[in-house]
Amino acid sequence: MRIAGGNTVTTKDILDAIQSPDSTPADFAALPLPESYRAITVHKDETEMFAGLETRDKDPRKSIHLDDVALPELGPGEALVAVMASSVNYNSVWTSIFEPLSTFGFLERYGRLSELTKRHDLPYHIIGSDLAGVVLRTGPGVNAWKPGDEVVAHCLSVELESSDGHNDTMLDPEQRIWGFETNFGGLAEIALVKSNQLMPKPDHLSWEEAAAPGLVNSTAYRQLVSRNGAGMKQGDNVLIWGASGGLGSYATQFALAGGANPICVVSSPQKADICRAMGAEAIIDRNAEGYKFWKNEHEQDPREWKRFGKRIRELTGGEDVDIVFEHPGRETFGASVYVTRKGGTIVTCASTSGYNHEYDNRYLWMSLKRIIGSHFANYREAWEANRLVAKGKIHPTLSKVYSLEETGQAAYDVHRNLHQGKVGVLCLAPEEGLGVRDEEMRAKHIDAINRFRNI
Ligand SMILES: C/C=C/C(=O)SCCNC(=O)CCNC(=O)[C@H](O)C(C)(C)COP(=O)(O)OP(=O)(O)OC[C@H]1O[C@@H](n2cnc3c(N)ncnc32)[C@H](O)[C@@H]1OP(=O)(O)O
Ligand SMILES: NC(=O)C1=CN([C@@H]2O[C@H](COP(=O)(O)OP(=O)(O)OC[C@H]3O[C@@H](n4cnc5c(N)ncnc54)[C@H](OP(=O)(O)O)[C@@H]3O)[C@@H](O)[C@H]2O)C=CC1
Repeated sequence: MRIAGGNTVTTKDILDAIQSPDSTPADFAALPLPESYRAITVHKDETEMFAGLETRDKDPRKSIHLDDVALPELGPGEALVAVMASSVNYNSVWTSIFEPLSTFGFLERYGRLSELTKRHDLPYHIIGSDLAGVVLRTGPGVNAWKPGDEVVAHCLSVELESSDGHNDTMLDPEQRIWGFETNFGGLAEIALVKSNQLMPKPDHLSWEEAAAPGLVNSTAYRQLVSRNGAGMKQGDNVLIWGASGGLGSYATQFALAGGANPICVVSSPQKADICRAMGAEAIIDRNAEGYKFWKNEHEQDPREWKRFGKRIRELTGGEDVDIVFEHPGRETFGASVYVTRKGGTIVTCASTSGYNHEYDNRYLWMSLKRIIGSHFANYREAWEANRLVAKGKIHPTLSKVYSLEETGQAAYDVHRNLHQGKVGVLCLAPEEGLGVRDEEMRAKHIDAINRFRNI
């Protein structure tokens, strides 16, 4: 595509429009779009590249590519968004190591749904499930958003043609995670989303700060706060695994903001310090205290569950936990079920260390405990979680920011647990710190916003 004067349109022209304080919605609407853009991809012909390797040896730096890709056609109810910044989520790590399965199977299945969804079934997968940026175009039927709107996007993609999803959109049979089970994700200069993924960008945050909470903040909100999850209340003791990680850094904030008592599990003194800085008092360094819940690959050690439970009682003044915020999975699940109080809840959204969990069911049924499965969040839950960020009640936990070219390294850091909180990626934004519209509010919260930076 060419602009007046015969120059080829590039994403640089889009960036100039975003950075000009004079740009109007009409300017954005009139801005020609480029035919291609830069995006982080994995390739279908490389899905076997790590065959035979242990999970930890599968290196995202080898499978993640930065490619020029064609701009997708815009369909009804959709928006094309100029992505200023994105963030790395663990689902992109899973995609990049092709575990537990290749995400190309998801794209093929989605491609079979309709003429329009065929676009998603490509030999490359543009990954990424977070973004902060500016709406460039909206498709037919979109009235709530317009070109020029500064937005973040949550990652729930639904069709809602079945009645099943109309009480809770997470229950739609065609529910997918954008940028994981769909193509055209957020680790790119331009992304394609459904307009019902859009939410207002918090004014007091930079692009990369605004892009950090999305997926994990919404997930932690449903898992811990929402009635669809554990329905946490004031005074609850909440055991939070990985309390300074992606999900955990938001779960800890929700527990503190909601008047609950987080018991934060981490694996280093540095991470313990971050939890203390957030306001938590009860902290367990699982590494220093050397818990070994599994004697060997097949057998757990209930004495270790008990030692862990005693430590929790020491920290709570003798109480057991009302809620366990679970995601490590196989390695911790037996302990999580054991330490939950009578009538308490284990709420799980993942299985990072293995999805075949084992626990002693006597401790579940005899003590009337409940295990709840939780996955991402519906639009309303994501909106409520984003609103708390916009109001300065919950803060981004961004520790480090990489360029789009360095996304492989960013994913490697998360895969090898070398990071804290969230890792950001600059897409169109040429540098950090841009996009702040409310300096006064930012100044009020600046210490909290920077709490995870450069540690
Ligand atoms: C927001 C961020 C989130 C995260 O980070 S989450 C972490 C990353 N995500 C993951 O690790 C999950 C990755 N996904 C998977 O591993 C798989 O995705 C699932 C195990 C979740 C599902 O497996 P599958 O094989 O895709 O689906 P099936 O539902 O087992 O369907 C296969 C066939 O089995 C049929 N089937 C399903 N349930 C039943 C039943 N109860 N009785 C009989 N058949 C059943 C289906 O219909 C279908 O059939 P047909 O192949 O012909 O279409
Ligand atoms: N279903 C859903 O909607 C969602 C699922 N997820 C999934 O949740 C998982 C975690 O995601 P996220 O929080 O972003 O990842 P992070 O890697 O940012 O944080 C996870 C933390 O968990 C802790 N951890 C990891 N392995 C173990 C283990 N074996 N035992 C105890 N603690 C462990 C680590 O903290 P430390 O070392 O300090 O203990 C780590 O920092 C991933 O599998 C992801 O795919 C994520 C978001 C949404």
